[in-house]
Amino acid sequence: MTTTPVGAAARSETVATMLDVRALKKVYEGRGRSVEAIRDLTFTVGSGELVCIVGPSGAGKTTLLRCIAGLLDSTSGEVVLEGERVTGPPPGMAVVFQEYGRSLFPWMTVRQNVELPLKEKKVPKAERRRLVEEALEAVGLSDVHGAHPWQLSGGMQQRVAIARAVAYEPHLLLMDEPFAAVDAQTRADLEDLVRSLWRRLGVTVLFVTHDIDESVYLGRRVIVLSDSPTVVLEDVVIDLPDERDQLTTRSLPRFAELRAHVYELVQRAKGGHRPTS
Ligand SMILES: Nc1ncnc2c1ncn2[C@@H]1O[C@H](COP(=O)(O)OP(=O)(O)OP(=O)(O)O)[C@@H](O)[C@H]1O
Repeated sequence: MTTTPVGAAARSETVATMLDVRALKKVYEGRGRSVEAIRDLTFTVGSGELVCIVGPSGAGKTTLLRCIAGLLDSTSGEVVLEGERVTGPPPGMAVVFQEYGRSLFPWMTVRQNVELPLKEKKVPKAERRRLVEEALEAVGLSDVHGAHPWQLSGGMQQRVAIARAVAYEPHLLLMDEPFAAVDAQTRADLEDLVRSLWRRLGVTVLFVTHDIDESVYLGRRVIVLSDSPTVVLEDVVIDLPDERDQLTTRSLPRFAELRAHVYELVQRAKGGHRPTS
């Protein structure tokens, strides 16, 4: 068993930075009332990393992802993706939301749903065909390409949403609690799907979840957010082997240590604690 202490992440200088969030602050203003959702968030995600974000409900996770996705303006600070400041939805990014039911078009087939962003990106037809086929195969849905989303289970619909994101060949894949609405068994399968796609495609993934076990199982790092107004409470290195499976990994003593550590941090965050440094 490893004796590495559970602790804050040391930044690796050898990995190129994909995403740089600098002193991000977001205050919602409206009707004589202002809500400081995010106070000061600074972190980076290296190219090819899989980083999870956890924090108490209302910690500003969705607000953060919306700022990163260029869907929401920050109050101050900045988001830099591959060296370019984000001022609107950037071309190299795809997002998978929790509400797969609302993110897929019910009148389109699975294939048409996956193909749509590629058409908008003006990818030539033959290339589109190849990308759609590869993506559907990667998520195990080649045989249902002609079906409509409403003919599929929730887990299958979320696979379609993942295929659509993957076909787009994003450099950064943002996932906002993507498995919150599926059953536990499907969730485990989808977690393994994300890990296998990440390892195979080398895409950078930023994954927001409520689920502490899920964050430790998936991530190489887990960034724990404080209660709102939000700061980074701790950036935890998940030093588990890259080969992971639901049974073996989750029974490792190190997994239990890391889970306990992240759990304790989230509990502290709920109590309104701020980082000590
Ligand atoms: N459009 C908005 N206008 C005003 N306040 C908002 C708006 N959206 C979010 N907030 C507030 O900002 C804070 C952070 O919300 P956000 O949805 O980003 O948190 P979250 O961590 O994603 O929550 P959850 O885990 O419950 O989904 C909350 O206090 C919320 O009430």
